[in-house]
Amino acid sequence: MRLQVIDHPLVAHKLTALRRKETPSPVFRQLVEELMTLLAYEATRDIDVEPLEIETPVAKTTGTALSNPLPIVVPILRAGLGMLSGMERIMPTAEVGFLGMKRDEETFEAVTYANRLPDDLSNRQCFVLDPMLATGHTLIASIDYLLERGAKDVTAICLLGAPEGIKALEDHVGDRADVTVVLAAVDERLNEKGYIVPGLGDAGDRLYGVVD
Ligand SMILES: O=P(O)(O)OC[C@H]1O[C@H](OP(=O)(O)OP(=O)(O)O)[C@H](O)[C@@H]1O
Ligand SMILES: O=c1cc[nH]c(=O)[nH]1
Ligand SMILES: [Mg+2]
Repeated sequence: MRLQVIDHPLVAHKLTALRRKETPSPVFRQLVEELMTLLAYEATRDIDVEPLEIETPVAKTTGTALSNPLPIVVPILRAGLGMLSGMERIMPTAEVGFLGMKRDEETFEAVTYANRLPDDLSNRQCFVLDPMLATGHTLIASIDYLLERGAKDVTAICLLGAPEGIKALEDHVGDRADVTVVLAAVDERLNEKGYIVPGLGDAGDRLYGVVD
């Protein structure tokens, strides 16, 4: 597994505003979108491209185009949905599939309640969007799901990670080169409720309000 923590002053600045408990939902959503745009730029460095012959108004030349099949972006509902617009902004032609996953707050196991993805992901590069990597159960389940369906590689883009979750993911994935995790920051630890410390609270609730 490859791990990339984005060291950029704008990322750190926006993340600090995101963490503040007084930041209201509309601002929180805007910051998630902005952060996602910055992370997506780095996370798509190894995207597959191919040469494309084109004509400018002046001459013929060889340009570059995204390869087919196009990448597929997979936001993990709910909180990952807040990251989708930032990704679409820089890669508008990518396809989008959805996984709905809810963490059981007693056992911390990930429960899948929705799936709108192609069964066959052969040769597809997949980008999983989920702001929080806490115990890692959600990301492990979603990455396994995509690789089992033939994904060529999976890049998970997260805002915050806990060392415990990153280790769990590393232990699970091992030295396979087809899984990359891109993060804006690695925090201190998980608390007894499985929340990232200092973290930003429940990302889904802060984006969309509290539901039971
Ligand atoms: O690493 P883990 O311990 O699995 O935790 C991370 C997951 O928890 C949160 O989802 P949540 O279950 O709160 O659902 P929500 O997005 O609908 O709020 C978060 O958005 C991740 O998907
Ligand atoms: O801190 C955390 C941990 C899991 N999910 C969240 O939304 N926040
Ligand atoms: Mg939540």
